[in-house]
Amino acid sequence: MQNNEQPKSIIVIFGATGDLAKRKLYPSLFRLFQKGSISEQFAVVGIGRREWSDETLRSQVKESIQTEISGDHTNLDEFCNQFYYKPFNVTSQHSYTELKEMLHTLDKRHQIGGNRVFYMAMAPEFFGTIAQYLKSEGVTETEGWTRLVIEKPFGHDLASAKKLNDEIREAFSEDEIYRIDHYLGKEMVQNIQVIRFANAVFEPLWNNQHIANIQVTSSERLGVEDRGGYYENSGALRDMVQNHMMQMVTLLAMEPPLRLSTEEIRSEKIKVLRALRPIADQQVQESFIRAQYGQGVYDGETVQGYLKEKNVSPDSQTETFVAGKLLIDNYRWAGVPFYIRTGKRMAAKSTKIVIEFKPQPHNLYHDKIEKNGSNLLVIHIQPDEGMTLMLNGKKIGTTGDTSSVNLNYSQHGIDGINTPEAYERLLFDCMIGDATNFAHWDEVNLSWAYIDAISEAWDEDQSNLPSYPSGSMGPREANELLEQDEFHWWPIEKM
Ligand SMILES: NC(=O)C1=CN([C@@H]2O[C@H](COP(=O)(O)OP(=O)(O)OC[C@H]3O[C@@H](n4cnc5c(N)ncnc54)[C@H](OP(=O)(O)O)[C@@H]3O)[C@@H](O)[C@H]2O)C=CC1
Ligand SMILES: O=C1O[C@H](COP(=O)(O)O)[C@@H](O)[C@H](O)[C@H]1O
Repeated sequence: MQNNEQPKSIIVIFGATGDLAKRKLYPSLFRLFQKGSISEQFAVVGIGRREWSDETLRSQVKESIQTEISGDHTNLDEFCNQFYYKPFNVTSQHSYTELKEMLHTLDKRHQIGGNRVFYMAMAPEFFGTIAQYLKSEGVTETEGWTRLVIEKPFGHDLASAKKLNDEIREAFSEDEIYRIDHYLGKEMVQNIQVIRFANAVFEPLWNNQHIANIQVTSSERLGVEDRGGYYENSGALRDMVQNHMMQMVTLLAMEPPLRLSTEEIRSEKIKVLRALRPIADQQVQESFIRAQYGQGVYDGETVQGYLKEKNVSPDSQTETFVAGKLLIDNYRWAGVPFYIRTGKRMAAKSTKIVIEFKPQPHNLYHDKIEKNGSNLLVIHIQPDEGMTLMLNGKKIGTTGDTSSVNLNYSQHGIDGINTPEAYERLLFDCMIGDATNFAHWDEVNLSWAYIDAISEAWDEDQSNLPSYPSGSMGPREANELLEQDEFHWWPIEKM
């Protein structure tokens, strides 16, 4: 399907009464509807155990849109009237027969042509069961296409991810499965490929001859909030590194694909993951740092440490911060460290990528250049979107000194409009059958294999986690990780 066609589909949301549906899915669907990106021939069927009616769901959807989207709410009632609710426990097999009938009726009423998206916005332990009943009870038998959207986390480790994958593959083929990584829906994450492959100035420099190191930081100000139960089992390594951070690294490191097709792009990303240097047990401590936030001060207010959070064990060893050094053993990247860093309760909410270029072999201005005068390309993923190229120029005046010159591009400044939300873009991609910005099983598999080596080494290590004050950029050990290579983290909160 071309991007200018309006896809039509029934979207079945398992977990329609939950937080994700309310905060992300309903507002995203409404934006697509308002822009005319999706056809008016659509229906949403919400599923949860709560005894809601169609009317209750509709009023909840309306409320969530009024809360999440400011401005124009034209056609909101018309949109909400295409929502239906079916209460049932997803483990109850017979309910799927009723669901099948319901979808059949709605399909006819809205003339949808049998297309169906099944969106799993629920805890992952249900994904396999739902997929199997959808198949065994014939809900997937339609004259149109069927697609399964799976939320994270996709497993807890490689073994559980494989088990889950086997279960869903019994009911859906790989090309019907859309594994969400919402970072792949972010405007500037998608821009990485364009920056690299559509600019003559960057690609020739994009290798170990010219790049000293790459730093990817995704920091949050928020703590664990009310997700302590989930987070205790996950930690920052599984929550952020296994998926979002690894995806950004693969996009930065991949070879140019033969063409911009889903298969070619995924194939190049997979090669990066295959080239990651495995970390032996004893090297984990040298290459990966974990830590937990302690008490700290934000804007004059004291916030509590992780151990005092709701649903967190008082002697928890769960990491809320990870910094790591990844090496990619291929011709392009041999010797170039990719440093990653992510954590909760840090100084700023910011996702940035810094590409630090090597100094010239002989710099005529070496004694005039400002301290830290390295050439940097900064890709601002969020909250600001854009890029900055940091160069050196002549300081105005007669001294002949140099000063740092920043060439800035801000997406918001140029377009004057908000870029689409990640979920909005990903829902649309799924409806047009474009799986490029979803994770293929091979990516998930390789990424877990890499992460498992780290988590296993950590499980065996009985020493106490370092702590970092809330509101800081992490523990001292994360700085030492770079200092041992004679680098330092660029201060992203000021860029
Ligand atoms: N919230 C977020 O920001 C994000 C969430 N995710 C992922 O999305 C998924 C959903 O998260 P979230 O919305 O926060 O979770 P919530 O706990 O808010 O919602 C869970 C949903 O599952 C339903 N549910 C639970 N058990 C059953 C059952 N046996 N039968 C039918 N329905 C059931 C609940 O409905 P009811 O109570 O009515 O039964 C509810 O709608 C998870 O996989 C999470 O990891 C991923 C990224 C961000
Ligand atoms: O997937 C997740 O991402 C969010 C951070 O997402 P962002 O788009 O706000 O950067 C993180 O808070 C959450 O713990 C994790 O599950």
